[in-house]
Amino acid sequence: IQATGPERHFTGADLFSLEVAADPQISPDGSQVAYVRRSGDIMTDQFRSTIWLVDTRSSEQTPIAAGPGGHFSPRWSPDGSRLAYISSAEGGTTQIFVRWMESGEAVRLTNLPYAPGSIAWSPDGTRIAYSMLIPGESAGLGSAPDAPEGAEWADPLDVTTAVGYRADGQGYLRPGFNQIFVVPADGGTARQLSFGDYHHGGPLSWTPDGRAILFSGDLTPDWEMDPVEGEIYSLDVTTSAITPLTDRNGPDVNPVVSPDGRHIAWLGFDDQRRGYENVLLHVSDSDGSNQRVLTGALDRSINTAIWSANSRAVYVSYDDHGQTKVARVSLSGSITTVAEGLNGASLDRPYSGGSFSVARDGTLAITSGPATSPADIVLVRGSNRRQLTHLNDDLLGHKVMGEVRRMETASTFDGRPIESWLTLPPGHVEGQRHPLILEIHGGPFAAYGPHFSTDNQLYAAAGYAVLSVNPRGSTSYGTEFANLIHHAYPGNDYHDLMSAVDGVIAAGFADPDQLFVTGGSGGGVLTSWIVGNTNRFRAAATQKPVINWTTQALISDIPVFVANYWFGALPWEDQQSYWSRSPLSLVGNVETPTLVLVGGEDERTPVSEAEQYYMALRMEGVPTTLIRVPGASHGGLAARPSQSAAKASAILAWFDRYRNAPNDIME
Ligand SMILES: CSCC[C@H](NC=O)C(=O)N[C@@H](CC(C)C)C(=O)N[C@@H](Cc1ccccc1)C(=O)O
Repeated sequence: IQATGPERHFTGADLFSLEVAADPQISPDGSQVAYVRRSGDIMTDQFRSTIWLVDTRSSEQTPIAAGPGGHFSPRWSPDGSRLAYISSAEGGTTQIFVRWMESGEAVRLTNLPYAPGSIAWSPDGTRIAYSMLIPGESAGLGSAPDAPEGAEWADPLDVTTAVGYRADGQGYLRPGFNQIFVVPADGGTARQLSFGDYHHGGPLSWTPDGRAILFSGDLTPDWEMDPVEGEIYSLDVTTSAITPLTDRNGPDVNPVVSPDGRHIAWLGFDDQRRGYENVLLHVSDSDGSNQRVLTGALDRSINTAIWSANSRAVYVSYDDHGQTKVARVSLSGSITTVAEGLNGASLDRPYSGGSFSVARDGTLAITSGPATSPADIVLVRGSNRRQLTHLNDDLLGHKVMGEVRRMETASTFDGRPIESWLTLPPGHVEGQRHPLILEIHGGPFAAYGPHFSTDNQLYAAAGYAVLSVNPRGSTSYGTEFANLIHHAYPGNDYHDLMSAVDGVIAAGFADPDQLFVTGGSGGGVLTSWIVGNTNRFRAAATQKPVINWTTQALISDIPVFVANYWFGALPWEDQQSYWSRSPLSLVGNVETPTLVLVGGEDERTPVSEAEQYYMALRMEGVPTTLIRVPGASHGGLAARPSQSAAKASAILAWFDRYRNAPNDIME
């Protein structure tokens, strides 16, 4: 059948045309914003990263690095005359490039064997510091016989003694340690500053005299078994001597030296081995003395800290009720919100997030946008906001998107208010009821909010209302609310989710006989938990779930963390808790047709979790299907536009199969 007009609804093919702004870096004088522009590419089936400049007066855009390869991490030199960035423009390993803004000339500064990260200009603009992994020796044990000349033998044995030998998105890790380097900003030889068998982590921050670089790491022998611990260190650029500036039990990370050099700001918390802690903004004098917390009264977690030019305040971003905001925190601890409505660069699900930077005069560049469009660059000057980019108007301006409405319900468990956002099918008419998809976030310590989501828009375009809930455990509501699931997840969050569904039914938006449920990762745990507890949903799709906490604690890339922080015991010390909180323990109850889906290279919730559940459902005779997304990691389940669209399509096809089935088939 020939189309008779343009497609007004959002489609899977539209994923290739989406663009999203990230990492906005406003120039020191506030005249321009360099930012990362991620655009779908239909020929490579990827989101390509390019760097663009947008003029803050005219909104005129200029490409900085947009040719072949990937380009990211733009960073202004202190005087704003040059822009450093990381790029694979010349093929092979990514390198550090610098562009002289006046001439427009860009040069490759480095010739590195491995990818650099955490680039940081020295305050006088003469040097750039960066971090890079230096491979170490593999542990050896025995040896293969000598190969005859010309023989092609298999790879040697892979022997490991590391705790962190795998990581999501990277697979099995090459042994080695992150070290800190410095390279002249106008070309020359890079010099290694840190050494030894420890990771020296970014971000990096120079002292104003250019003599030291602050970094974070855990330089103690037990670092492998303590995944949360970290201290701030000062690294002498001349002698490589390292001086610790913090020493408490808990993470101290992201150090930033104030422009006048008198203070250090950083993020961290006292480790109480709880599932969730607010990350707090700390400051101290430059030698680490006089340490104090500035955001203790906020009861929110701080994501990013940037000093004001006059060194009197720190700008921070934090999540509040599912929304990301920027606040100015003075050294006396007064907190003023200066920007709201930030949006992150994740496209598939409506997670909170977003980034910002600050010019000398306090003007902010933020990533922001409505729930119906990916993030653009917005300039915030006092109470004035101006949108500088309109990356998706060409596409979404011609589409009818699903409207997103805020909802709130009291939990049937204890009456606590539970916030959620409902995406309605495009063209919704007041009073009309729709089939409802409950889509559950992961983390579990994370938050949904009024943010763009390709999954939700695709489900809405297919005629479903979609509910994004923040049950107990969600971040952005304070420590007490998040830790209601401490050593109790999954658990009473189930009641919050069901209360939110019932709230949407009571409000007249959802058809109570047409309920569906899905969610990813921690949301996959809760999806499987729900179908183990109720038959109210017609069909379910559990994505990248944890099914069995014992195997998760031993096989995933966060084993020590799961055992120490989410259980407080090893699996064989408290098998009862591990089993009773595992969705596998309820599989015998499941009658809901349940699709199981996982990334083929997921190291966070390994493929074997999904496979265990699929086989258990088959053994129980429950309708199911297993989908592996080839090559996809946990964080990258939706990284390839074709796979993201196909994933949503598979879930819709599964739900549609049961949406119109007569009730007797369902029973
Ligand atoms: C110290 S690691 C804590 C776990 C981590 N938390 C991040 O939010 C995580 O990966 N959680 C998983 C579930 C867990 C393995 C049981 C999770 O639910 N991931 C979510 C959230 C997320 C979003 C983006 C990047 C990483 C995590 C998800 O994949 O949707």
